[in-house]
Amino acid sequence: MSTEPHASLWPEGVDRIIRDEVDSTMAEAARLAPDLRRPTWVMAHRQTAARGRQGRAWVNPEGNLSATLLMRPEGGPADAALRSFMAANALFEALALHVDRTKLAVKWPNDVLLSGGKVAGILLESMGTSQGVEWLAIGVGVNLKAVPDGVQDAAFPPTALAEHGDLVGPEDFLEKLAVNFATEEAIFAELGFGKIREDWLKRAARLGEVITARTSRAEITGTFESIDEAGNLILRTPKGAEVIAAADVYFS
Ligand SMILES: O=C(O)CCCC[C@@H]1SC[C@@H]2NC(=O)N[C@@H]21
Repeated sequence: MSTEPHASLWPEGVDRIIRDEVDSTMAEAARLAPDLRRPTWVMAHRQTAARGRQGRAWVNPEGNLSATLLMRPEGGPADAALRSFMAANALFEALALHVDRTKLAVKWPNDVLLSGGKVAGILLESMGTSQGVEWLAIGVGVNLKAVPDGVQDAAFPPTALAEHGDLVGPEDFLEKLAVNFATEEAIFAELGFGKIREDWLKRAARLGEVITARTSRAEITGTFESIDEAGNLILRTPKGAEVIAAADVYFS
């Protein structure tokens, strides 16, 4: 855990915009997109209509981090989607500066767990065609200070960093996250998804154990074997390997 004051480490070539209040940093990033040429983190102290995955609402009390990175990635939608694993790796390492890292884990497809509770979620939205991505928005919500009220996910109840480690302000945390995400981008550019995947798997909750994936059509239980080069979940079942592109995951 770090308490030392540090010089600004903000990554070169990346911008940041901090608002007091917006509806959602995803919506704000989309509105700003036509005017943004460089990767830009859009952070807000308050969101009035924050969104989570699968159309769920997201509640972020003030003091938690609400931010979206707007970028123009090279490559197609499949490469863009891999950024959720890069964001998870970057979040894991930023959190590990403030809490015992053995309590942290990433959960497929894009959550970070702390002592088994959800401490951070990631939401990807993009604009473009099947050929190319015009822009990608990577939204992150991190329970730095407080747990949101009224969240109905009994499997992974929300938890906050401050309950287990340091109390960190959203601006400070964003800086560490931005640095870590820039490092993930450099790794991706130099070594490809293989290294990102390897790092993510080292941090994955329940790797090698039996888990359940609930898709829109079925519930599949099997041994969590890996993720593939496209980021799909691989479960080993008595019928063979199941390759799962989208699901909610539950632990037994
Ligand atoms: O469902 C999830 O786990 C993803 C949650 C993502 C929430 C963040 S908070 C910042 C950004 N703005 C939003 O409206 N949503 C994302």
